[in-house]
Amino acid sequence: MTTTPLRLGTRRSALALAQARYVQERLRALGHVVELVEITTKGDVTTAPLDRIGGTGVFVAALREALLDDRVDLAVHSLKDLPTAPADGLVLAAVPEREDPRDVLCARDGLKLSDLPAGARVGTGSPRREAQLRALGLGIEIVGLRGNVDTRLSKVTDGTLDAVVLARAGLARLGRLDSVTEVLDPMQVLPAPGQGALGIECRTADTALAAVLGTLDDPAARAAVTAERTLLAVLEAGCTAPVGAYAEAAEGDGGLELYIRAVVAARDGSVSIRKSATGPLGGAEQIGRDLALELLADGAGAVVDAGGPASKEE
Ligand SMILES: NCc1[nH]cc(CCC(=O)O)c1CC(=O)O
Repeated sequence: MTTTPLRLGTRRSALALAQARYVQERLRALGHVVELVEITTKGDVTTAPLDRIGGTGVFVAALREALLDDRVDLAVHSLKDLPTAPADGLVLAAVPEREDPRDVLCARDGLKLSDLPAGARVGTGSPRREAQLRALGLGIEIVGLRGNVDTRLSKVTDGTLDAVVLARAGLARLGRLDSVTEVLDPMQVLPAPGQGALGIECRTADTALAAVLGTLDDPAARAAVTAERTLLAVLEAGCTAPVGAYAEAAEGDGGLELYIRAVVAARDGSVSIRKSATGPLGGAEQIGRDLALELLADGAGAVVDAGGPASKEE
């Protein structure tokens, strides 16, 4: 139980606020007083393509500054937007239970991916989604897209686009699952590493708070995202092409096991390399690292990405 209110830093988008309120409620249930502190980030005030303004890191940097300046005590991030490099002075204190990490199609007239006519306009700003959609060879047109979830969905309802691809988790948190026309099979489209999971950060020196936040940690979600993020970190050093990864905990012969699938794909869809692995839940880092090295051994490093080094942006 804490006496002074905990200051929870959040972006002010509807999705960020929903995620912050979820963590606020979880902490309140444990008897803590939590107030939300809204932080504006560069990514919230511009609609320029992310790779021109410094990548998804812009969403995170302002929250981290607020933590390090002691303006907030904890920050809630979408884990897929959190850079893989550890931040000095900060600790990832909790990864709470994860939402379904898969991508979804939100199309006009209830259409599924296989119903889309040739030339259909499908919106996404994510090179990972673009690469995997192109690799399917559907003859659809990929149209760049940014902005918050509502803005993206409105492009379908106003007829500008035939469909958009989004994270199911974001729609679930916003109560917008009714817009989903198909949950994309990870056999076709693997989500971003960390997608659907939240990361709660605090100052490393705040050991008492880190221990409180640690009670929100979900070991299966933590292991899954650790494997996915380790894989991404190794690939970031070895290749520039977009990366998808999805690890799931499942009961195996020797207890809980992690099953991870990953893809490295050229943005134009000309090449995609997929691999999977299983291993013990406790060996998440090694599983991720080994799978990344296997992908590199299979030529992932040579997959050319037209988008350049910032291409892993979601
Ligand atoms: N790229 C922005 C972003 N960051 C996290 C989510 C969704 C929620 C999540 O994955 O946890 C989204 C929107 C989207 O990709 O549809």
